[in-house]
Amino acid sequence: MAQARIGIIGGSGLYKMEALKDVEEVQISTPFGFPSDALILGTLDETRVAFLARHGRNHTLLPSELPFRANIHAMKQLGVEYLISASAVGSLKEEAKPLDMVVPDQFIDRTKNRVSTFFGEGIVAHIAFADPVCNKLALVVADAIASLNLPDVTLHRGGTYVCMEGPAFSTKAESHLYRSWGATIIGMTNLPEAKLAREAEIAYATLALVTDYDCWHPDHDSVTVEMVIANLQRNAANAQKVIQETVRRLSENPPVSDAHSALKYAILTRLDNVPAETKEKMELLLKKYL
Ligand SMILES: CSC[C@H]1O[C@H](OP(=O)(O)O)[C@H](O)[C@@H]1O
Ligand SMILES: Nc1ncnc2[nH]cnc12
Repeated sequence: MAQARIGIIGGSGLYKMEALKDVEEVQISTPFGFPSDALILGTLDETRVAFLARHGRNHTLLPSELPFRANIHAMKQLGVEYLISASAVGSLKEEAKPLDMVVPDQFIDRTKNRVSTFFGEGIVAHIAFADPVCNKLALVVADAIASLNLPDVTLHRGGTYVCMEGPAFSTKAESHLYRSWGATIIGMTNLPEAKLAREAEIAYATLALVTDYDCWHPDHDSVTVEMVIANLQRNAANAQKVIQETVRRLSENPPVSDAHSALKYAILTRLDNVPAETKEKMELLLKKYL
């Protein structure tokens, strides 16, 4: 199968990477079902990357319907070691204004309905998740943003992403509650992805594109899909530039990430006690340890 060391998951408004050359579309099947869409392999400058539209290229999947395990497994099958998630988010802080970019370093889980582990069915593992994004990859993303000096875009290094279930946006009471927790941004997708990427020993970081002030701000209208898409269209080109620069930096200088050995001390079950079917399903993730 074709290979790419760097993967990109594009969220709302980012369904395609315009700059990709020599594009190849691959349909991938996984032991956890099919990904959200075909994966698109292509070259950015000299580097092969794999792109996936998180909600499908026609945006047909709700956050709660996303096949998170299949998406991450498909990236792993392609040999992805670094995964960049580009995502639309609401801002929970005055200083993070629409069109700004945030590279968060923490998450709060408010999802209710997601499967966010590959483990179970006879094999138990508990990954370390105190630092839920790869700080080395996040630094490359943030430095790439800073180096571009994008007009009207302020970079926020670090911050907490609240991952809510959706699909309805938050109530005002919820939005104020998350603000009182000190959270920076809110979205519906990145936490399960970050957990599964860690279990798959893939370094993961988020490029969060602020599209709105959610519904807490007295001087701004409450978030609507129209607002999110309008702002994303305004800075989708910037997001693509950031991804391109990140890929350039990563291919010149790929960091060694703790994520790449996340399972080393995480698996509790002795592997000779794991049922054969489970072992087969988990082969790609476990083969280093079998
Ligand atoms: C279109 S607004 C809500 C939608 O946008 C974000 O998607 P993504 O994270 O894939 O960019 C948010 O998480 C919701 O899924
Ligand atoms: N305010 C918001 N809440 C949840 N997800 C979002 N995605 C973009 N804006 C959002």
